[in-house]
Amino acid sequence: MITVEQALSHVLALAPPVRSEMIPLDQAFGRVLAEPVLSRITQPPFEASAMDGYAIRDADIGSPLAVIGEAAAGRAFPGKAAPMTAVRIFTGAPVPAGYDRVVMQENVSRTGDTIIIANSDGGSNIRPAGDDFRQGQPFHPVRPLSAPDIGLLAAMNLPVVPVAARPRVAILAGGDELVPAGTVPGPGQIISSNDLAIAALVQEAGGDPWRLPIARDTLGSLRASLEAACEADLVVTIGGASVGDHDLVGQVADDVGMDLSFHKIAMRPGKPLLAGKLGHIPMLGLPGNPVSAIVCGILFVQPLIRIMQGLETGLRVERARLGADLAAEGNRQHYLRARLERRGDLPVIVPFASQDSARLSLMAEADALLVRPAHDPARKAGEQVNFIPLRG
Ligand SMILES: Nc1nc2c(c(=O)[nH]1)N[C@H]1C(S)=C(S)[C@@H](COP(=O)(O)OP(=O)(O)OC[C@H]3O[C@@H](n4cnc5c(N)ncnc54)[C@H](O)[C@@H]3O)O[C@H]1N2
Ligand code: MOO
Repeated sequence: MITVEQALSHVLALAPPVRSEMIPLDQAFGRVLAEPVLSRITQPPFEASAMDGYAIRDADIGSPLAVIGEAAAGRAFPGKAAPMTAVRIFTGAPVPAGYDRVVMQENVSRTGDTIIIANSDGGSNIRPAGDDFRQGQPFHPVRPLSAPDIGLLAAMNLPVVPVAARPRVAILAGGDELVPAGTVPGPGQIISSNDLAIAALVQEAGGDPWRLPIARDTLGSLRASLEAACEADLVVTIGGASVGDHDLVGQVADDVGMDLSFHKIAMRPGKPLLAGKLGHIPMLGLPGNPVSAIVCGILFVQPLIRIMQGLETGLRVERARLGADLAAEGNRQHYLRARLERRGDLPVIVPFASQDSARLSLMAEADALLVRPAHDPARKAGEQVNFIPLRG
């Protein structure tokens, strides 16, 4: 069995090059720029007033000044500065050439068309041209575009942007016992939950989930589904990854010519994970136990989807103090479902008493996955450990 770290680097190596597409900016929130974009304009495009007040020359401070005109946002003053004059000006207006500062109107007394400056402290109140960004300035954040990013791209006058295509992810749950949510399960049947949970993880990572009909535990059914799934950018199967007589995913993937990267990891839960390539399409075979499927979704499927968009993996490991004693670990890296309590210098992490990989209710309740390396010795409450946060 390979380690989790080795498995992750194999999985990430399956990523095809980022595919890009042009989309309107109003659809780009949460998408990832596929290449640097260059601002089409300079902002501010001119020296702009930061206040409502009067544009004046520094040399004239202390004297009464004649107000000779007005500059408003979108309406420049057509003339030029002259000694002993001022121009009435508003926030965002171009500052007429020759004036050195804008004095806030609160600091000026005006009688008719004459002003006297009561207080000229407080800076020039002029934003230099290009103070924010310049024409040709590159912008390439490696993150899903945020609201401020969208605003900046709009200000750069880029109404259409190149983004990484959302990876289309085929999700193929298989098992004779499975029926879709919303149906009444017959004897021996259970509701298929993994496909919906994995679809949500795919969405969260920026992918476009495509759930196929549930496959049956026969070579024919699985093969037909797998072949259909190859329309996608990434194929994720769920269940049938282990060694039982009805666990056929490995065999069918082999039959359709998968180039196997690995099958089985020293990891708990998630041991039977398999990965490879179907032609040029990456494929991950997740174990069927609901917690195992979700943990593998977080540790492998989401990072791969992010890499396929040019992002980092998004995996974050943080430190916490143990809230309970723990026995020594076995030969697999263990991801324990746990509750976090925020107190003191570090959060306190308390793993649930049951770590059964079928207990979806505990996975849903978990704030974190406590990460214990294979062969980790027994630990005492208060010792520091690593965890992966599951919220925010
Ligand atoms: N002899 C061995 N048996 C098992 C081993 C092993 O090493 N030797 N590994 C165990 C581990 S660890 C896991 S994890 C499971 C994984 O098995 P499969 O990937 O083959 O999954 P299935 O057998 O198809 O299903 C397991 C379990 O999960 C339920 N399931 C499956 N799909 C769904 C779904 N879409 N939604 C909800 N629940 C699902 C299924 O009904 C089973 O209860 O193997 C162990 N066995
Ligand atoms: O790895 Mo299984 O995923 O232990 O339940």
